[in-house]
Amino acid sequence: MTGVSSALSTKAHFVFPNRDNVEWSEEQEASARNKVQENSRQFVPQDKQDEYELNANEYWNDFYKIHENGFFKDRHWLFTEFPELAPNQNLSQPEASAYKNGSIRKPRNTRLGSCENGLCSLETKTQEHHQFDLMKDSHTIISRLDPDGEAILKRSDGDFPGSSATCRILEVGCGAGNTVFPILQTNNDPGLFVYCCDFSNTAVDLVQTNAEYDSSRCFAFVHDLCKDQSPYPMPEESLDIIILIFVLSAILPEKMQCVINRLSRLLKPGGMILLRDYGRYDLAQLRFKKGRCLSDNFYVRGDGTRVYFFTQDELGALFTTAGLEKVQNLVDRRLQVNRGKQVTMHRVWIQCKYRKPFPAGHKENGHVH
Ligand SMILES: C[S@@+](CC[C@H](N)C(=O)[O-])C[C@H]1O[C@@H](n2cnc3c(N)ncnc32)[C@H](O)[C@@H]1O
Repeated sequence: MTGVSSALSTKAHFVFPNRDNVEWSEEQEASARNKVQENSRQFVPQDKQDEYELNANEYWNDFYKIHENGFFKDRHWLFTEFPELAPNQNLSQPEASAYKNGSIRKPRNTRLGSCENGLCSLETKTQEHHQFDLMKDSHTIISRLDPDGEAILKRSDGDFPGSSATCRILEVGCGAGNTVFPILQTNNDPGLFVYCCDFSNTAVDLVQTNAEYDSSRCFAFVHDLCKDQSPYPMPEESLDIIILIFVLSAILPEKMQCVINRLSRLLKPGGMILLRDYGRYDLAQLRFKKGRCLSDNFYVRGDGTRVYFFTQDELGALFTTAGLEKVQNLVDRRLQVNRGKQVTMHRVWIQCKYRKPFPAGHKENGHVH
């Protein structure tokens, strides 16, 4: 697991300099390019590559059987980088916990969907009415497993898990829930409903059996992003936010465009995809040894899981081809210092926010799009 661990674990003894991008010198860039040329000299044989693709979910199942939810825990950056995930964090900490444990009730007739950035639709409902709708949602859904272990979701239009919510967030490739649970804890919008999926049924089990899993606010399901026919439990144009955190990089590059096209259809006009993923020449890419490369900038780790290293332009092209507009596309180059071992590590991550445009002629707050 060295690939994954070196890529994502950020233990306490790493000291993070401030967030400002670390400039790379030309020499450093050239040295990184040389390392990549060197480790990409020899590709993994095609029959072995086919096997990694065919059994991709099994490799991730094995990963979660070993690590359970011990990996990918550090989410200190989640709400600073993506304030859209909890735009209504306006309660003080003691108030927020009191609200969470039920000792404070929100006033009746609350104006729901308080997302300030306009992502969430506004609707007025009583708290009780809303709770009733959410309870109804969690009971009307019928799900069982098909032979591949994917949930078969029965729904009719207007009746799907979270159908009465005013703000819907989907995390794809959710793993053990290390993004979903912080969102549920931090975002106190009573109109919020969070979906999350992964093609590893071991990961989805970890989410569903977590003590914090609350089926009136959350729906976790098994789903392979690369299977075109695999259903989503919500209709098109129903989501406010879709989150992809270190997941697109795990997918065969040829399949990425279809995945993004399909996800973009699930977004409401004005809804956004938020992505954070590995950037070209990240330390994890430079550390691969010869013989692990599958195709340009795509590698297989020792445990059979795969990883791609993106440029900003590649991600921009994927999103704009799917009809989305850029809100943010930045490269985050960081220097991590392990003082104990006196090692410096250059990390490269890319962060994107792409929005689905409103149809031409659509009026919002008096402005015509
Ligand atoms: C590096 S992990 C990141 C997990 C999680 N997003 C996080 O940051 O904690 C990549 C995740 O993507 C999932 N994944 C990879 N390919 C997938 C696919 N085709 N469909 C659904 N999930 C996939 C894996 O099972 C794994 O949980």
